This record gives sequence, C-alpha cells and structure tokens, in this order.
Amino acid sequence: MILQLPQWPTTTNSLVLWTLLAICLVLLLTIRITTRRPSSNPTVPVLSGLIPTLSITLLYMTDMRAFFAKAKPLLRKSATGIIQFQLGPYKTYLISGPENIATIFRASANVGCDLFFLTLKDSIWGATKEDMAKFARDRSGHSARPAAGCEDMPEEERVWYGIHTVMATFMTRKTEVEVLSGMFERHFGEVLERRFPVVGEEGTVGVFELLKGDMAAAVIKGVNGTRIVEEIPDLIALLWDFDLVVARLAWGLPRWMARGNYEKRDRFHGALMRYLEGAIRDFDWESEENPEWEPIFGSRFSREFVRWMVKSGFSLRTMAGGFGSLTLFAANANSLPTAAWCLLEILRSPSLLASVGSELAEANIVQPDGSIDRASLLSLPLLQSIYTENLRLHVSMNVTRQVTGPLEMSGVKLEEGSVLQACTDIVHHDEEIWGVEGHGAEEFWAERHIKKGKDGKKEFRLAAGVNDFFPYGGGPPVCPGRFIAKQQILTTVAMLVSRFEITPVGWVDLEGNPSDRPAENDARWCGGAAVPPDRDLKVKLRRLL
Ligand code: HEM
Repeated sequence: MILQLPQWPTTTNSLVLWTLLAICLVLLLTIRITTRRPSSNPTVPVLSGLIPTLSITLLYMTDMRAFFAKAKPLLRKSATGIIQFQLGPYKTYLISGPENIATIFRASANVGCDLFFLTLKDSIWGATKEDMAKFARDRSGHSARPAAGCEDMPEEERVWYGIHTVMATFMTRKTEVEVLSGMFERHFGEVLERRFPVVGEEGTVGVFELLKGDMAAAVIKGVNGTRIVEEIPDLIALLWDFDLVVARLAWGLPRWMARGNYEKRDRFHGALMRYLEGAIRDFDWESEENPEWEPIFGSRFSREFVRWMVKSGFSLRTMAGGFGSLTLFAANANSLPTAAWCLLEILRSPSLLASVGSELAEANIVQPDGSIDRASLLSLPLLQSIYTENLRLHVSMNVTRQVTGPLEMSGVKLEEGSVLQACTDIVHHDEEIWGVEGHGAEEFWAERHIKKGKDGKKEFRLAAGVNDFFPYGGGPPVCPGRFIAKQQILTTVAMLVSRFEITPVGWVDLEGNPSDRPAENDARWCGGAAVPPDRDLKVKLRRLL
C-alpha cells in the first residue's frame, strides 16, 4: 500500500478522511491506472507516483518530509534546476538554483503571489464570501502603481495594495521596528521579573515551554496591547492550538473532512471577534493622536491594520481572521521556535554557552540600567551566525508563486497559470552549497557564517549566495516582520544568557517526560515555515542580575 499514513494527530475526522482517501486509492489501483502523465515540457523531469496526480498530491499533503526526500534527487539531477509535479489541479514547478530563485523574487508582472495569499484568506482567515470576492476582484497588484489594465481602479478597492501598505509602513520602518522591539524587551523583562523576583532566585523550566508562555505574552503585549490578554485569559493556549492546524487548514480541505482543524480555528477567531467588537467600539478613532503604543490595540501596526479593515468595509469575521493571522499568529509562530532552537543549540554545548556569554559581555550588551543595547546586539558575529544557522536548519517553507504571464527560466518556457515553488528544505540543506569539510550541511555549526576580517577580527558573513538562503521568502511579498523577528530572537537569547546562570537538566518530550534523545524538527510543521523542536530542554535558571 503506497498510502503514507499521516503524522498528524489522529482524530475521528482525520480517520474518516484517510479511510476515504484509502478507498479511492484502492479503487484506482484495482483498475490499474499505470500510465504516467507525459510531460508537456520534455526538458523538465516529472515527479510522479504510481497513480498520476493522486500519489504525489497525497504525499505532499500527508508527509511533506517524504515528499522532499523523493523530490530532492530528481531536482538535483535536473539540468535546468526545475522539476514538475501535479499538486491537485495545479501543474507545479519545483525550482532550485540561484538564477531560478532570483527570477521568482524579482518584481515582475509575470510572477504573482495572489493565488497563494487568496487561498490563505479563505482557509486560514475564514474570510466571508463577500470579502473573498473583494480580494479576488482586485487584480491591480501590491505596488503603488496599479497593474496594467487596472489604472482606473478606485484606491479603496485596491485591497492587496492596502494591506501591503499597512505592513510595509508599520512593520518595516526603522522607528516602528524600534518601538516594537523596545516594547518586547520591556514586557519580556517584566514577565521574567515576575517569575524570578529576586536576584539568586532559582527555578526549573523547559526552554521552549518558557518561550511559548512568557515570550509569547511579551510579543502579544507589545504588538497587540495589554487589554487583549486581560479579556481573553486563554489567548495563548488558543493561539498554539490554532498554530497546530494552520498548515493543514492551508490545504483547504472541506469542513466535513477536517472538522477538528476548523473547530480550533473557529475557537481562536470567535474569541478575537468578541474582543475586536468591544475594542473597535471603545477606541477613539477620531483622536488626533496616534500613539506609538496604547493598551487597546498595542502597536501602530496592529491598530492601523484594524483601522484599514474597518475603513475598507470588511466584516467582523474576516477582520478577526486577518487580525489573528497577520498580527498574533505571524508575530509568534515563527520567531518563537527559532528563538527556542537558538537557545537549545547554545545550551547543549557548554563551550558555545561560554563563547556567547563572552561575546555579550565584551560588547557590553547589557547596559548599566539593565536594558539591552540592541543596535550592538544585532551586529555580534557569533550570535548572528547562530541565528542564521538556525533559520537555515529549521525554517521549512515552500515559497509559492504563480506564473501569471510569459515566463522563461533556464531556457524552459513555463506554463501560464502553473504554480512555482522554492523549498527551503531542499536548498538550505544542499551539501554542495553549505557543506564544508568537517561540517556537513545537515549539521548545526555555530561558526558557519563567520569569517576573519582584514584586521583578524571575526565578521558575520552568510556562507552562501544571497539566493541560496530565503527563510523570509523574497521579492515584493517578502516577510515584513523579518526585522522585528531578528530583534525579538536575539533579545530573548541575550536576556536569558546574560541575566541567568543556566544549567541544563535533561531532554524531555513535549509532555515533560524524560527523553533519551535531543530535539529534532517536529515533522508535523514541515513545509509550514519555522519548525518547532519535538523535544524540550529542562534547565535550572538562577537569576544573576
Ligand atoms: C523567524 C521568524 C519568521 C519567519 C521565518 C517568517 C517567514 C515568513 C515567510 C516565508 C513569509 C512569506 C514570504 C513570501 O512569500 O515571500 C512571511 C510572511 C509574513 N510574515 Fe513572517 N516570518 C517570521 C517572523 C514574522 C514576524 C515576527 C512577523 C510580525 C511581527 C511576521 C509577519 C508576517 C506577515 C504579516 C506576512 C505576510 C503574510 C500575508 O500577507 O498573508 N513574520 N513570513
């Protein structure tokens, strides 16, 4: 039986789904469909299974790791760095190689991302039909200049551009990044202070468990304000429940096939709808002041996003979906696991912990008043190398675009309407790109991205070309939160390493039972951006400062 059983949590609904899929497979096998769909483009190798279309689509949806293992050797052998497969109704090109990747990241009318983002608005936001129609109608693009043919479209109907403008303005500008990072540092400091009120205080915690609670609380207070955590006391639990099903929701299976996933999404959105209703009513939208932060919506980014949605006439349901995905989920779901991996790698090696401690101390990262000198922190070579290495090894993202006009790549004419994917899981683990003697590509090597400068000093330098590394995607839809993410992750590491004496106690599974092995990537998140660890490290913390 070629059906790969899913590694997802088993629920009655998923059992029903798999039983149905298994029946379909058996039927198809019985009538012996063995023909392979011929490639319409002979220079592009075809990734195919026993049953054309169905095998690969199923593998992709149920076991992303096995899909990568099958695709990788074929892609490596492909002279053009392109292979193709059928993903449900879409012909999909899997691409590699810096030139090909640069092509999809270049701003071009012939490469679009709306198909991918539109799917997410339906399945993950749970947008209403009317609001989905607004997004589907707008073909004017994300740039200030409307795409050809849409020049006369009224600005308020340009919803993609509207959303892009809010994110680009309030997430990537230096002042906003500074405010968000400063708020994060303040709130994370406060939660640590509450947990360890006096110098010398000790406690045993799981590193990832601590971040999922305390780091998430600090991120949310900084980005979304303090009132939301008071009004929704189980917000963090609802968020992590939602996080567990996001990648599966993205496939858009109907509710009857994945009821449990939709229930988790709806519980999260239901709480946000109730919150937003009151928050929108109570906030003084007429005020001339636009503070950097206030308790109802937190940062300008979160407030301006809600203001834009209200002004554009979106329903409360769509608003809750967008608010949940683009602010709460986006701000936590990737930077938290990455911060956890940075800490796990540092703490499992006493010599690396000592080196990081010295790097922080020598650069006086902790100021006399206890605050962090974030500008200097961001330029520390060893910490940057550790951060980069963890993004390389633990971000598993299939960056997705669509061919929207005539497009040629490595001499191959790509079919219009087809999907393009660049997988970090394949490119970031490529031995030829990243491997060096003694340090294979699969290994975490803290110093992989460090070179000696002319003065003999250590400098951070990415160990490959810029298009070989794309944890934050690329091109116009590149992650707008990348600057904030880096600050949050490095600040978390710096605060814990400099304020505490940390002694590892042992590895535990996610229920807290002792484990005989260290953490690995949790396969359930494979293909869905930052992959969390499947084990945690229990540590003893003793407050030093
Ligand atoms: C390690 C941390 C992070 C990683 C690896 C990551 C990765 C990504 C990737 C790969 C994309 C898609 C880009 C593309 O298609 O080219 C994305 C989009 C996005 N990210 Fe991040 N991200 C991280 C942190 C953050 C943070 C901290 C925020 C917010 C504070 C954020 C907000 C967003 C938003 C709003 C989008 C656009 C989603 C949409 O339009 O539907 N990200 N991110």
